[in-house]
Amino acid sequence: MTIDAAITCSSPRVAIIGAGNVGSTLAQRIIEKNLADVVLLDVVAGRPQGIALDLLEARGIEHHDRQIVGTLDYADTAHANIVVITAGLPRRPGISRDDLAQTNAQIVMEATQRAIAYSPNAILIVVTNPLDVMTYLAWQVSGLPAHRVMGMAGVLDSARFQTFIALELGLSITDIHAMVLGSHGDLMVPLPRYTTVRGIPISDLLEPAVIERLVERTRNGGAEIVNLMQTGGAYYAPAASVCQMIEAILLNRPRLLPIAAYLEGEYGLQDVFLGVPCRLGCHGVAQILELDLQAGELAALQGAAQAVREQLDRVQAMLAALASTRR
Ligand SMILES: NC(=O)C1=CN([C@@H]2O[C@H](COP(=O)(O)OP(=O)(O)OC[C@H]3O[C@@H](n4cnc5c(N)ncnc54)[C@H](O)[C@@H]3O)[C@@H](O)[C@H]2O)C=CC1
Ligand SMILES: O=C([O-])CC(=O)C(=O)O
Repeated sequence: MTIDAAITCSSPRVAIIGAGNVGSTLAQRIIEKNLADVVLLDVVAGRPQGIALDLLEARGIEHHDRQIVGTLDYADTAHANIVVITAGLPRRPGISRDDLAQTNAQIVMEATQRAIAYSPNAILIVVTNPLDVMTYLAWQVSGLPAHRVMGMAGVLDSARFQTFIALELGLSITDIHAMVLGSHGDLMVPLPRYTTVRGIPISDLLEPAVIERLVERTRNGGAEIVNLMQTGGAYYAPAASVCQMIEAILLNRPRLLPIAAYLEGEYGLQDVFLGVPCRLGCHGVAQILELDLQAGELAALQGAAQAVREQLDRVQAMLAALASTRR
């Protein structure tokens, strides 16, 4: 029996908008794990094409079967199952994530609109900072249902917390599970009560002052790397974090992960994207889990939501002012 070679089999497809450090590292992880074909898009001519060719040539060593294309043209991203937005400025020492809002809002909104126009059935994952505000704006312009739009931050922040705990205890990371909620910034909400070592709460193993030190290091995890690198931020752990979310979606491997998701009354919060524990599977965010938070934890989550909402209002006012001067 012969099969007509003209009949093509299609693989899942991930479009990554922004072929910078996070975008290109994510592309490498996705194809080398054989998860999906990747289209990498950027505005800098030659960059996405060069990275794609370089990654393609590594197939001779890595022996995966995934395709990767670099492009400047959104039409090439069509029919993606997942669109990841990493386009935008990273911060440098002395700059907060919030300082990036004005510039990145315009980049993220345009990139989302153009990518989703070619992939209206995609799940959208936002990475660009300030994360919670950018995810809201991307959701608004995408026109997608909220369960198909999410921001990556909690997976990264939890991974950092786990790393610092493992280092402190001299244990393998395999045994450590952490939960970090809230916004991706100074108001993130690490939850030591839900952080365990093989089911043992860390409060049984570490002094409160040590836990507080590790919580603080987690809160400043991004800035610690920005200050070391000087010219940009972290990208290996961020790319690994997005890849974990992509695996849950594409392999339909439902995971319980902290994700910036759209809240409609959960935790007493409305109309905001914020890091909360979610069931993530092939259709996107299938469920938001409402943990039985203590008063202080809930107040911290609500404070984070308030700050995100205020920043969103400021960015939207700025966008409206810009639009009126252009008229
Ligand atoms: N949510 C999170 O946990 C994390 C968020 N980030 C954020 O992700 C973003 C990207 O970070 P990096 O990759 O390190 O920065 P980078 O500077 O290496 O890459 C950004 C890329 O976006 C491209 N770009 C700019 N405008 C564009 C547009 N209109 N359309 C398409 N591409 C465009 C640039 O040419 C550049 O290649 C930053 O905002 C950073 O703060 C980074 C790490 C973790
Ligand atoms: O700190 C930054 O600017 C990048 C980021 O969000 C992180 O690494 O957590």
